[in-house]
Amino acid sequence: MKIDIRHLSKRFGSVEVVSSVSFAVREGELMGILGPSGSGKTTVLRMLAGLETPTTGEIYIDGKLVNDLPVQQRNIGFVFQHYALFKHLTLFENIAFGLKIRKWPRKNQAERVNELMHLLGLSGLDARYPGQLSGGQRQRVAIARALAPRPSVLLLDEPFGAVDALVRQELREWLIRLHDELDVTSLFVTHDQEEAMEVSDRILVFSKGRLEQIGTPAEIYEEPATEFVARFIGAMNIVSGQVRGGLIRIGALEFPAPGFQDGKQLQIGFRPYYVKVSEDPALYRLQARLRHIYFLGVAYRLEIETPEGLILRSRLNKEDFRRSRLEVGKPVSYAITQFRILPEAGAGPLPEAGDLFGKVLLPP
Ligand SMILES: Nc1ncnc2c1ncn2[C@@H]1O[C@H](COP(=O)(O)OP(=O)(O)OP(=O)(O)O)[C@@H](O)[C@H]1O
Repeated sequence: MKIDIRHLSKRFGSVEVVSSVSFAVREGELMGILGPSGSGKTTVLRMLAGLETPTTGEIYIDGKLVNDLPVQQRNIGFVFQHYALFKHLTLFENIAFGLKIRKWPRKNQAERVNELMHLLGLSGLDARYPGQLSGGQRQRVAIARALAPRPSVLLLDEPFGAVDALVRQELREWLIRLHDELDVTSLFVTHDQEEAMEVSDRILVFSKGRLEQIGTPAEIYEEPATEFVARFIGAMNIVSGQVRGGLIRIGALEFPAPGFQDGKQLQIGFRPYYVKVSEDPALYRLQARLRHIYFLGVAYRLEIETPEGLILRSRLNKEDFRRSRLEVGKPVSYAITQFRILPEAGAGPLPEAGDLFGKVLLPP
């Protein structure tokens, strides 16, 4: 089922925690909802489920306005981080719970539960009680229970928040596999950007009750629409300067900013892997000093200090690092190969972002 959210707002007393949010979820899509704590993610999900009444706005599920439809009639399954299983019921009974309430014939109940147990790798555990299951298994039972009555939409609110990193990774993979198999339209709340990137077809990024950006993980990462998104998703160097004659100059750094008026203060963002660093002071035009080398496991992060007083981060893969002779405290040369001019904070995504904020290649 597809979902259409139009100008959805929610006020608690005088505080607006969701502000005129509009977005659409495609049929069968796995949509991540990402944002810091308190940004309104859960409230959006609760309004969708019918657990909270919107102050303004409309919610359409498959073209039908559901604002006034009670929870039970929305055919939505949900899994919450602390949505505990029924302790006194076995795994089988837990998954069958919603089917029993809906008075499915016993035979159909058993078939559906067995199907889900198989799908979620729980076969053979049907007689276990929640206390006899691992954290990861419990979360899988919660997902199976939500899916049992064949909901048209699945909502997951930080479903893996309470398990350790290894189990969390395993559950992400289960979720992706399950979603591929069942194709149920799903919304998945997390505050973990890596998790959102890995799991989602597209991501909604929230900040302070506002929708900052909607896009695929690659779009959000490569083309952040706002300064907030740029800072929130992955590591980003951000510098600020004033436009003079279509150019922003910060000491020896120059960023073309065509089309902007003189005097305009702009923020420039560039990812660490667009900062090339060499121990050869003559290789690149710009000079700096290497302050730190951090080993990240899969790569190295370098921190350089420029004569302008900027601290910039660079990312280097292991092979390139091993081939280099980079040493902390020594002078280096560097180049910024790509950057983006970031829309101002609070301005929201700019409609002309595609034209003006395209990638610009700087000569080394
Ligand atoms: N029933 C309520 N009454 C008053 N304020 C509420 C209520 N529910 C949520 N809020 C407030 O609304 C804001 C948004 O909360 P929400 O739970 O939607 O954020 P979130 O992004 O899901 O955060 P988290 O990641 O911490 O769960 C918070 O400031 C919260 O305190």
